[in-house]
Amino acid sequence: MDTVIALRPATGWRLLAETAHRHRRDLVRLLLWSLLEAGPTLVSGALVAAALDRGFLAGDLATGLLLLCGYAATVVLGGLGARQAVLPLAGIVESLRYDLVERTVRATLARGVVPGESVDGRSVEGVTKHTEVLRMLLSQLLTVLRTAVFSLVFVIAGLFWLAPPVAWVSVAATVVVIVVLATTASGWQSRVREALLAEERLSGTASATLLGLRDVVAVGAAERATADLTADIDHHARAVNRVGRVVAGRVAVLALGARLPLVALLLTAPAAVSSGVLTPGELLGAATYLVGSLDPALRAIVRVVGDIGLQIGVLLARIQEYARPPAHPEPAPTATTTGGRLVLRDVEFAYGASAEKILDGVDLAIAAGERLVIVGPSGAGKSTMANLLAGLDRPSRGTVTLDGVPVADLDRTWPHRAITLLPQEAYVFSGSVRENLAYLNPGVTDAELARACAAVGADELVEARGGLDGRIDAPNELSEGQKQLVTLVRAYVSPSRVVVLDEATCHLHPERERRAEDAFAATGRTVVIIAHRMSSAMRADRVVLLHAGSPDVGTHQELRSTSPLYADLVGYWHES
Ligand SMILES: Nc1ncnc2c1ncn2[C@@H]1O[C@H](COP(=O)(O)OP(=O)(O)OP(=O)(O)O)[C@@H](O)[C@H]1O
Repeated sequence: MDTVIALRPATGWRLLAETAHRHRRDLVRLLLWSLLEAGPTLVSGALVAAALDRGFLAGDLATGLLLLCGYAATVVLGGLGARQAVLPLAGIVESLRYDLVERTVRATLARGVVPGESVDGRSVEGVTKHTEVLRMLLSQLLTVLRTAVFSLVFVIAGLFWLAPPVAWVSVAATVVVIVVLATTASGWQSRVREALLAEERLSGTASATLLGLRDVVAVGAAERATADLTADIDHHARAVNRVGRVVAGRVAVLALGARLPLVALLLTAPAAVSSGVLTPGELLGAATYLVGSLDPALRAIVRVVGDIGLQIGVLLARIQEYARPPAHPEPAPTATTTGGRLVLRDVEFAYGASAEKILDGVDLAIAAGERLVIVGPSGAGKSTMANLLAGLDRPSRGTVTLDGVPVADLDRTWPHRAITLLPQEAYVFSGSVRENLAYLNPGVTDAELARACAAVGADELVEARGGLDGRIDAPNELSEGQKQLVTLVRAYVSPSRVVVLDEATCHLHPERERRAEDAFAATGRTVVIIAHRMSSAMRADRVVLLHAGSPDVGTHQELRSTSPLYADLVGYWHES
């Protein structure tokens, strides 16, 4: 994945716009309460000016105090507005978080079933991390921006009413600040993007190093691992420094722009007051607007739009990439068959056009009802073959068919699913025992489930969990072997005529493994087993020994006498 190209903030904002559209009412409520919240800004300078000119300087203390009390009352109302704005704000932000995580999980799952799409756990892990940061930033954006924008508009309106020349200077300074910061935004944005990518790279290297620490120590690769980490730390530090330099420049422009109107007001104050252009009250009122509202509002807008807004854009684009649907979504396959004869004809497979071939010209016919075991050295292509047999990957040349139908065209939905692949990593979800066991055949009866559990050897486990109605609320409390038993029952009661077990019993005791394999074979289905132990091969009708891209096929005894590699594998297994 080319992450740099994938980071397009403009497209990321579309996600936000869609959520905002669905929460139009919350947005309107938020705006109305924000209006009340920013109300004190509109009247602050005018009431201070009136209190001074018509009250304290005119010798009317009561009027002066009354006007100041009026101002205090608007501040209380503003507080009420701020309080009421929290609920619609939380609704929008929480809903966005839910949307983003849901989209990513769905898209990751959708990509996972399309041959040729690459999916890794980083999608969901990444989106969870980014979404949390995004939620925080978005709350800040909406909290600060709405009051800051209203404050800015109200301050300028108040200044035009009280002291038009000061208002014009303020408008000019605001425009200059906004233009300068907007024109430097794209540079700032790419620096933030680089820093984010550098952080991801560093965290990837750090976790890979920590996870493989035993191996690093064992093979004496500490120097190499340290060098890799140091390079990524330096890269990250440089990226963060570049962000810091741009931030410093932007802060300087902001400080100058926000203070310019006040400096102009103070410099011209003696002349303006003595010539009668401004009364003392108007001078103090204008200063109140500038110091109390214009400066903070401009700072807030720049911080929120310039910094938080751009960070949000980058994060949204990043999340959008994770939530990317498959590039070429496949129409759901619909072909069906009830037989079990699998045929590989001249099958070639490589992970990528220029990658080494994993399988090269493989011909193999697996009879319906046969128990076939695939063995071979690590990396020989056993799991690749399992994926091809189950239609999860497609051969780059040749065909894989079930009863003459290409396996990738077979309907994968219940009750038509013809092939079930069980990988080594068993997936058990939170729910009842029954829901877990019946996942591939929701119509299965309790009696059929009980028979399946007894056949596969999962009856003790089900009993220990409180029977079929028992709960599995924390799947990770189950041992790996228990999880495998759950998925074995699931496959056993599925309607599939072909079951591919890709080391799906590796965590079971050898005796339990035998029981499970025998149970599947006794159903008359075609059973393909990627063997974890050579004992599986000894029970098979035929064995496929995969090595160097091509298979040797025969019974256990035949391969033992004809293939030195197979004899070696059996020998090692007996010794271990
Ligand atoms: N998604 C992938 N992208 C690129 N290469 C891959 C991918 N999956 C597997 N490979 C490579 O293809 C080769 C065959 O892998 P495969 O998992 O099929 O072997 P295996 O015989 O099942 O190995 P093991 O017994 O160790 O599980 C290996 O060299 C592996 O690194």
